Parts: sequence; structure tokens; C-alpha cells
Amino acid sequence: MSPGLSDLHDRARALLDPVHYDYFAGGAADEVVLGENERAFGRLALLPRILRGTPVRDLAVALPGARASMPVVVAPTAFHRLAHPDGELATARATAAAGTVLVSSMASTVAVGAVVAAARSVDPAAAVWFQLYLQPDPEVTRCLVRRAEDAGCTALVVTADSPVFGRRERDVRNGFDDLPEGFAAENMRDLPGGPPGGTRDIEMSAALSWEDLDRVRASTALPVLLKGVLHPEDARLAVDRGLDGVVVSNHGGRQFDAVPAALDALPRVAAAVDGAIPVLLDGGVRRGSDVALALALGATAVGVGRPVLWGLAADGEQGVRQVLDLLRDEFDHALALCGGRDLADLTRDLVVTRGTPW
Ligand SMILES: Cc1cc2nc3c(=O)[nH]c(=O)nc-3n(C[C@H](O)[C@H](O)[C@H](O)COP(=O)(O)O)c2cc1C
Ligand SMILES: O=C(O)C(=O)c1ccccc1
Repeated sequence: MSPGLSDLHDRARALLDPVHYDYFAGGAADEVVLGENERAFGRLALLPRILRGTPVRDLAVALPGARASMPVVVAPTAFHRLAHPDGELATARATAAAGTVLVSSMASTVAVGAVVAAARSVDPAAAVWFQLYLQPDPEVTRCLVRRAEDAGCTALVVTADSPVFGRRERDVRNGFDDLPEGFAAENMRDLPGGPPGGTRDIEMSAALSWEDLDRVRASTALPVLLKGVLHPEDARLAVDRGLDGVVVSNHGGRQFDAVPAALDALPRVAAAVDGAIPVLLDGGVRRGSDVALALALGATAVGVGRPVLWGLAADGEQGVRQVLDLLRDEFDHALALCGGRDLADLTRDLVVTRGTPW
């Protein structure tokens, strides 16, 4: 990580309850994929073009239901109030101030209505997307979609990489399997079949299918993106089913420790999609040059998960601002050094493999 980001990471680690730090930081099984996501960027290099840049570069990108000031969005992560008392409210304000998109987790510790209101208090045009785990009871899913719509979310991100919950050995060792007293997954309150006034558990289901996703698509006018795509054939199916975007992601190495690094899965997904819909990528993005590499390999934008949590834990809204500002500055710098004027200048021919002549 950069001095800036690794600094915030150190401060976050020092401030957080070690059990909560492990929940945020950890991955599945041996945490091979957790490390691979970051290392995959280090195996590649960018071949700059010269004498074709511009002093003022355009970093903006059009996304479903949003125009972002840079190709970096905040990936959905759960339980922000464990990182800072202001929780998702701080994250929402900082993300809106940075002019980019917050993907608000279904497992947020602040209800989505309040998250969107916090973002809009900073920028009335701020875009918040809602991340959704399809629930086995379609009534519950429908109700969650309606809550996201009523809150003013501008897209849905359906996470499909979790037919079962990943085995995270740090959490098992620490006995972390539920939120502490005084915290709750507020979007799950007062849902059909749940306790009146209380919250339902988020359920993972291996029985879900493309037909369940079709039902969500048909039930809303919002754009729907599919998160957790690694196989190019699934990306093709997403296009065929009329989805509005895919997110290449292995859940930050938290689900299955036998999958490839997210970056390594990107080129084939991008080839399968062939420009039909936006392709986002998350996992291991820690530097502006990582953003440039992902875009050169076909991503429309990237998501960042843990760095935002470190900023939040270290310094609340200000810390998240710092993370997003740093990534923007670094990315702008990387684009300049590549001879780029805007995102379209980050093309596949700029990417080479490190350690071998090409
Ligand atoms: C603490 C934590 C909680 C997460 N919670 C969710 C979630 O609720 N929904 C979801 O789709 N992804 C969740 N993710 C996965 C992120 O959206 C994203 O895929 C991942 O963090 C990207 O990797 P990075 O942390 O290396 O940037 C979570 C990740 C972390 C680290
Ligand atoms: O921890 C996670 O990665 C995650 O996705 C999640 C899912 C459900 C509830 C809380 C977190």
C-alpha cells in the first residue's frame, strides 16, 4: 500500500477491536486469494505512450444510474459502525464529497434511507447503489428492492458469489459470528416473516438461479448489476439476460480460496462482454496504477473495499475522504505518466507481463 493508505491501515489496526479488525481484514481458508488479489497487479506492467498527454485530464466515467468523477467506486462492505460510530453515514458523506458512487451493503448498520440522505446532504446529485443478496423468500427480496427504490438508490448490485458463506478461519477462531449488542443490520428490520420490530438474518442460498435474478430485474426499473462474476460464460449470460453491468470479483478473497485473482479473471470476462455493458472489477486495488491496469485490461471502473474501512476506522468521514482523494491523485498521476488524456487512452496494448521480455 502507498504511504498514505498503509498509514491509515496501521492506524485502523491499532484502533479497532482485534476481533473486528480480523473480520474486516480476513479471507477464506488460507487467505491465498486475499494476497493474490494484490499480487496480481504486481505481475503486470504498464508501457507508457509518450508525447501525447495533456495537463488537464478527464477522469470522469458514465456508469448505470451514475456519473462518477473517477473510475473508483466504494465496494459494498458490511457493518461500518464496527469501524466508526458514524458508520455508513460517514462513508456516504465522504463518497458523495469525492463525487463517486457508494455501493451500500445490504448488511449495513445504518438503514439505506439514511445512507442515501447522508450522501445527498453533501451532494443532491450523489448516486448510491444498493447491494442485494437474493433471499430464498421472494417476498423478502421484493421488500428489500422496494426499500432501495424508496431510499432513492439509482441501481441494484446483486451479489451472486455466496451460495454459502465463506469459511473465514480468523472469525471461527475469534468466535465472531454475530454483531455485538447495540448493532444491527438495519435493512433487515421489519421484513415479512421476521420478528416485529426486530431484524431477520441475511440468508445465503445455494438454491438461487438465473430465474430468481430475472424476477428481480422484472420487479424494478432500476439498472441491475451482477457482482461476483469470474467465468466468462456467466458474463455472457448476464448480457443475454439484459443485465446492466457485471462486477468481476472474488469477494475480496472472502468466499472461496481456490479461485483466481480478480484481475486475472478480468480479460476473459471483458472479452466475453465485448463492450455490451460496463465491467467493474474489485479486489486488491490499492494504488492509482492498479486502477490504470484494470482499465487497460477492460474494466470500466474499479471498486475498493478494505481501504475504505481503514480510512473510516482511522478517521471517520475525513479518513474515507483521504482514501478516495489519494486514489484519485494517484490515478491521475498514473494516467499522465501513461500519456493518457482520458480513460479511453488506457488500452490493452499498454499492458505487459513483468519479468519477461514481451
Ligand atoms: C469486511 C467486508 C465486508 C464485505 N461485505 C460485503 C457485502 O456485504 N456484500 C458484498 O457484496 N460484498 C461484500 N464484501 C466484498 C466487497 O464488496 C469487495 O468485493 C471486496 O472487499 C474487494 O476487495 P478489497 O477489499 O481487496 O478491495 C465485503 C468485504 C469486506 C472486506
Ligand atoms: O462479510 C462479508 O463479506 C459479507 O459479504 C457479509 C454478508 C452477510 C452479512 C454480513 C457480511
